Amino acid sequence: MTLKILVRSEKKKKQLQMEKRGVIDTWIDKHRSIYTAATRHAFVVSIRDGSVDLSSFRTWLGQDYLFVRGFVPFVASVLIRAGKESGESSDMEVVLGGMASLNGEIEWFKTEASKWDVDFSTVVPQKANQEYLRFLEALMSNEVKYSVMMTAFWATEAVYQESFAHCLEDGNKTPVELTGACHRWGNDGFKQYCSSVKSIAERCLENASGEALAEAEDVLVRVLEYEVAFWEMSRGGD
Ligand SMILES: Cc1ncc(CN)c(N)n1
Repeated sequence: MTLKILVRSEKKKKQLQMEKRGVIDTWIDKHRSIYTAATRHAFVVSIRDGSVDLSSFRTWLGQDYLFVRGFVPFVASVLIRAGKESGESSDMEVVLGGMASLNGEIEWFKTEASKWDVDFSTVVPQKANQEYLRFLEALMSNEVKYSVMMTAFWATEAVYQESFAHCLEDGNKTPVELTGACHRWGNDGFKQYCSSVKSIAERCLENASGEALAEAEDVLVRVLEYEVAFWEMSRGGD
């Protein structure tokens, strides 16, 4: 192949990749500052640079355990909608995979609790946690469009994936006792799962009305705001 043809085919490849960018990436660009606030929060950065305050980690652990228990019904409702509305059996399989991993997640939290001496039976959900779960509960309504629900679901999972993957990237000083948490959400399998959820959301949004698009964008921003508030709890905010 001549150099000219090679350059042209590389250009074409790049063009195709750019064309594949969906509306979610456009929204992330538009709302970059809140996206960065959610995925590079000081708590996460402190895990990565090793300066994390372990009482903050304990607070996060207790609050996230309660969150995950509340998140299960939300994922279950996404699963029901995937079965009813998607018309694509793979949607259901992707969500079912996420649901199944939540089982392991709850067990992981329990093991961590005994490691960190956290008694979940005494942990009280803080305001940010309650508000986030109330928001997700509202999204379980049949009135909420499948595309909107799927966008929220993706954003919730993606924030954890991006945050914890950051703690494992080159140059990290993540304390070895916290790498389990980072691998849980920062591993390649979870990244792949998030990418599958994103593709589902993108496919739904391609055919969505203007109204649904506006709702999905709003829900995406709100999830990011709730995630920031959630991280803030670890620093003692309520
Ligand atoms: C607050 C929060 N957001 C997302 C995740 C990932 N399921 C989580 N465990 N907690």
